Amino acid sequence: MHPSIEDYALIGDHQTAALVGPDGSIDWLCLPRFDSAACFAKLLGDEDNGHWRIAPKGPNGQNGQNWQKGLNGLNAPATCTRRAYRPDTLVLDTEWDTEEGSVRVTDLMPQRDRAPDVVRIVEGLKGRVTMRSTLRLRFDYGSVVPWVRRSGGHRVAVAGPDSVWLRSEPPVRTWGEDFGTHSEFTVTEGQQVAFVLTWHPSYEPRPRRVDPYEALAQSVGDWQAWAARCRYDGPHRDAVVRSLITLKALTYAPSGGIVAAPTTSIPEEIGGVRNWDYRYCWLRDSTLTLGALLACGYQEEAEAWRNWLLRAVAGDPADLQIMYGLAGERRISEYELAWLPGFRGSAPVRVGNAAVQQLQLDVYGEVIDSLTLAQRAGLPVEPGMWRLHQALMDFLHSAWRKPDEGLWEVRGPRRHFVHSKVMAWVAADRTVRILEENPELDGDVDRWRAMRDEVHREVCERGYDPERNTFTQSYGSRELDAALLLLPRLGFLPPDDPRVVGTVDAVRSELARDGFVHRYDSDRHGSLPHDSDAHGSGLKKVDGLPGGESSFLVCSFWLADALHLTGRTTEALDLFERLVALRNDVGLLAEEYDPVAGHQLGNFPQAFSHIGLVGTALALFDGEGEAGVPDADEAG
Ligand SMILES: OC[C@H]1O[C@H](O[C@H]2O[C@H](CO)[C@@H](O)[C@H](O)[C@H]2O)[C@H](O)[C@@H](O)[C@@H]1O
Repeated sequence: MHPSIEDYALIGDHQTAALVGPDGSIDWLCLPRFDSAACFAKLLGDEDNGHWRIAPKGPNGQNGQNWQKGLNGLNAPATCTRRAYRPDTLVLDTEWDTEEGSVRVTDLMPQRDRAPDVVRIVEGLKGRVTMRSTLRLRFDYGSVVPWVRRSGGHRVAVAGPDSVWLRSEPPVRTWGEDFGTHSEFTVTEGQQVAFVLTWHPSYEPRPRRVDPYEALAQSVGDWQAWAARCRYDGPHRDAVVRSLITLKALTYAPSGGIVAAPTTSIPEEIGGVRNWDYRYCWLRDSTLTLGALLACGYQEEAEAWRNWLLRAVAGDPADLQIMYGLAGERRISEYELAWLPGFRGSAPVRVGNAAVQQLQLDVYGEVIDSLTLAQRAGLPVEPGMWRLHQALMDFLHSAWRKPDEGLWEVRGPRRHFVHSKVMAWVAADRTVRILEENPELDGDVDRWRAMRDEVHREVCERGYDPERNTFTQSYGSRELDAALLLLPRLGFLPPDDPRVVGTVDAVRSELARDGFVHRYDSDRHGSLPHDSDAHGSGLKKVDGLPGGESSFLVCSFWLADALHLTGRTTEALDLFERLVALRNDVGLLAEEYDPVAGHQLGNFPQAFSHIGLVGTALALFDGEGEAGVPDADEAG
């Protein structure tokens, strides 16, 4: 049976996260941080790359469940009977009905004191069920088998810098076999057995023990209190809250940075090479997250992220990176893990991301837009913020005419991407507005007005195809780009401008099928404009990569927004409903969706997709539109 990425549920502790399968197996976990090496990497390989399964032993399954042979040769039910998060939490309940009875496994990662813990509480619901726990720790992305020993009734696994303790309450007998740690026990109705797995540096003393039952109560209480703060009260509130919880879970609490997703190398195409590491903080994804959090009343998180940003980008704006490590680290070199076959054989598995070195001019507009948004939302002004704003603008003033890699981070040749230029316009436009609203600020408003007008003029002349009445992906090209759907929302032109309506229609007809939007045409060998950097490179494809990809979920949300803004609200509502229905059984979205195969693809869960869901819900039902967007009649 091949897993689909949407088979998984997420648990996390605001510093890292794990993916739990419907068979009760944790198949992905990086410790101690999102970007650390995984100790469970079955997701990108097999059981021998590390996992931890707790499930009924079987083979007495019912309800038509399949029973699978694991590495240990034992049969166990392939999937649970049902599973769900406890309402408004990240605490997962997975339940099985078997011929012996019913049982629940509750999974969570408690808010961290010092060390990360995974808590798994087994509870008998009916009858007497025999359970099996199989733990295979494989440090360094599934490659290192640790030494495991007993210590005072616990199991301790050590390899190099990593050490993991496993204990249970009440203690259950464990034994070692096949380079794994196993236990078997029975639970009757109301009986509980809790396992706690704790990581710590092998050279440090063993950390304080957590009480699994207290941790459960605390976790449920904390998440529910957090969710109750959401000020959105419209249709699909549950979906919006689930997306916000997911965004919160992707936030690295010690610094306030937000990862794009907790996984690496979940393919954009099964069997393909478009496999990237998303366990870093993209300025683009994060600035959009900030907007979603602010709009829903989460000022604290927005402020933490804004402060992360100020620290990360401090220094020369010419050195601004498009992404950083969790704490603002700058070096994210990309390499491949040859020993992992990849998700359903999709190799290579990559760690790090070479896009870190790209020039993506849109990020300046996104950062400046979000700083403006934060200021308007009343976030405290930090010293140096305006200086940073000015420095970013000075750099952009000298750089906006350059070709770049654009928001899709294409690995093909640089181009004059229209979206990047529009975001340069956003940067200038927001700067002019701030100076107009705050005359006490130091700045040459005429300079930024002139830049704003020049960019606008150039985009309308060189990025617009009058024959087809559409803006194009890059100057002089005939390709389209889903990012153009943002035009009405950014205020570049009024939403009822015929060029905007024409662009929305052209993107819908060329890049979307049934509302599922592709970022661009990854199959097409597009024409190269004369002033791209590509001449002589031999590359003709826009993204320079073999294979293709599926529809990109955030772009479908952008289509819904654009339809709404251009007066087609009924169609927007219909599309939004269909997108909400794509979420998996626990409300999560990956980066992409393949409407033909009917499954999700790409890293999971992805912040971008959940930001899209929140943004569109607010635009459609909250009456406030997208925060930070100027009124259409103000756009210049
Ligand atoms: O497909 C090409 C690129 O895909 C990744 O980038 C995408 O994810 C980023 C994080 O969510 C997002 O900011 C970007 O807009 C997306 O295109 C990958 O990180 C790149 O390395 C890759 O070239």
